[in-house]
Amino acid sequence: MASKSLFSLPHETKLKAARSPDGISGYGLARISSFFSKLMWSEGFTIVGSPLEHFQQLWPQDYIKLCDIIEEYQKEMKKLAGRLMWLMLASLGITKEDIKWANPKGDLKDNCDALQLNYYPACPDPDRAMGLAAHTDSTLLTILHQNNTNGLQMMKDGSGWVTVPPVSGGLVINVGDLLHILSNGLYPSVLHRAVVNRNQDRLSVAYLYGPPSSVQISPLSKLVGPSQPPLYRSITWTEYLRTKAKYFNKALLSVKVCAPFNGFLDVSDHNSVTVG
Ligand SMILES: O=C(O)CCC(=O)C(=O)O
Ligand SMILES: [Fe+2]
Repeated sequence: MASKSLFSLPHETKLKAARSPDGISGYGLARISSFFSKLMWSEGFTIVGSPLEHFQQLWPQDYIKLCDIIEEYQKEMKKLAGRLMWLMLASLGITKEDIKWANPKGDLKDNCDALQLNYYPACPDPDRAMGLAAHTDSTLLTILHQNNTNGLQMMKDGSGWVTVPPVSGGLVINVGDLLHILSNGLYPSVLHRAVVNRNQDRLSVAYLYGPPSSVQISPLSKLVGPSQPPLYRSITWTEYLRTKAKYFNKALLSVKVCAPFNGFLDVSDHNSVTVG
């Protein structure tokens, strides 16, 4: 699909759609790469809203067709993510009336989302490189499509890193940090990473589903009580992304109520992150 044609373009062409230093959308390193001193073995392309402007740079002739594919994909993923989120919340006894920032049909009013295309070229020395370093997503949910190449791994309690093999026609659903907060930890966000492969290129497409950027996200009142105190303070998605940019994998801990005050934050090597 569009992703494969995009990453196979010559490097100079891809740079025409480079993410600007303070921008969110466009071609560049993985979003989380700024947290690490070593480069990761991957390329990324982030799409927030319409990809039109960037695609026009990449494919002056064909961009409309490719934009349509992306926009259709985003639309379908948004519907799917909404359905999945409500099903997951329903299993905890939460209804649409319990969430003020949803309308009665269950759509999230003005919710924010993004599409992250990832490309991991075959790597001659895969044991010495990482495609995407371990992280949790800052979303409510992430819907991930991977091509037919292994690479995604998740951290499983007691088992360590476990490969999540691609299933033809299947999608992987990751719980993100905001659903973790909303569910007061009942749906824990998943630590995951992408390793690289000696022989095959790998592609993945992550649909990042978030709430409206300025609503306060906090543990749902139905899920807290005298025996289950709220574990997290309320925070907007925008604030959480800023927190993530500062504390990265300790961001969730930093919004925990009664988090220990000393020693858990290491702010030495972080600068900025945008989505995901
Ligand atoms: O490539 C993968 O399988 C993981 C991608 C991912 O975790 C992300 O884009 O946040
Ligand atoms: Fe991720």
